[in-house]
Amino acid sequence: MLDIEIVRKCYPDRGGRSHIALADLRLQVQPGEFVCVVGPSGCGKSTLLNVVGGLDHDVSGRVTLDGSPLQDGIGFMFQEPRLMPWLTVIENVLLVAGDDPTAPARARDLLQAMELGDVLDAYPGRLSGGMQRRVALARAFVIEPRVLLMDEPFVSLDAPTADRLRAMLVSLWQRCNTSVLFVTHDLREALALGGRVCFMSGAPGRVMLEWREGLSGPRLPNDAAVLALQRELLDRHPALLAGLLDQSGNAGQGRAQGRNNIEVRTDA
Ligand SMILES: Nc1ncnc2c1ncn2[C@@H]1O[C@H](COP(=O)(O)OP(=O)(O)OP(=O)(O)O)[C@@H](O)[C@H]1O
Repeated sequence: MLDIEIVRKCYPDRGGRSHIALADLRLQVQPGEFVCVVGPSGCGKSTLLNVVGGLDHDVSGRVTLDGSPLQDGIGFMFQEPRLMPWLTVIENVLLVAGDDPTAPARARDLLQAMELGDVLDAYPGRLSGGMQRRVALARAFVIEPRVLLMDEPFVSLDAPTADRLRAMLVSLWQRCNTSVLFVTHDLREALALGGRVCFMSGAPGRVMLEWREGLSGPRLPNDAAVLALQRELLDRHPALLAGLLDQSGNAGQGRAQGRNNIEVRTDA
């Protein structure tokens, strides 16, 4: 089990005083569980992933996997695909695999599954945005991660491309039994993908609500069951709705972006 206990994570701010980004944050993720994290802009979601992934050690707290410090076996996918322009598609995927002799065959299989078999030797500059994200997805899975950290990986893609990538992610996740921590601003995406959705408070960020009554399996965000689930969540936690929408917002308006920037889409 992935066990995250962050007592405090501070950043120095410009005036020399420290800004408390995270405080008293506790979160556990079971093996193979898909957990989504939703929260206002600036509440510390990226900071949380950086701490969990070991990119930021300047923190009071601990992150363990099955009781030992989490050190390797961590896959990442960020908002930007972060591909090296001077490396080919397959070289980009293999970049994270070290000298594992089984990685090249796995990279090829993953890229075939991502429908990128024809562009293994192409450079990222030749690829569309959606193709670049598929390369990033293959790179995240090539090490067969025990923990996969995803920071709004499908943001700013058109809806069909994002849906296709979500379906590919779900299929890889089901094959690998990886524990996923997936940050998103989009409530419907969170409910569609996550077996559990954790809502973070404003700064300093902590988990203030866990919604465990997810669907029987992942769906696409436009699925009617997701819309019904969102309605149920907002009916049962009206205070959450008040936080999600701005003062003039209305859950019936189709698409609302609250003052804290969580996106609640209620259109079909
Ligand atoms: N390197 C840094 N130095 C100083 N402050 C930082 C640094 N990184 C983040 N912060 C601050 O910490 C807080 C949390 O930032 P973080 O990026 O983790 O939030 P977030 O929830 O991911 O935001 P968003 O949803 O807008 O991406 C913010 O107030 C941010 O300004």
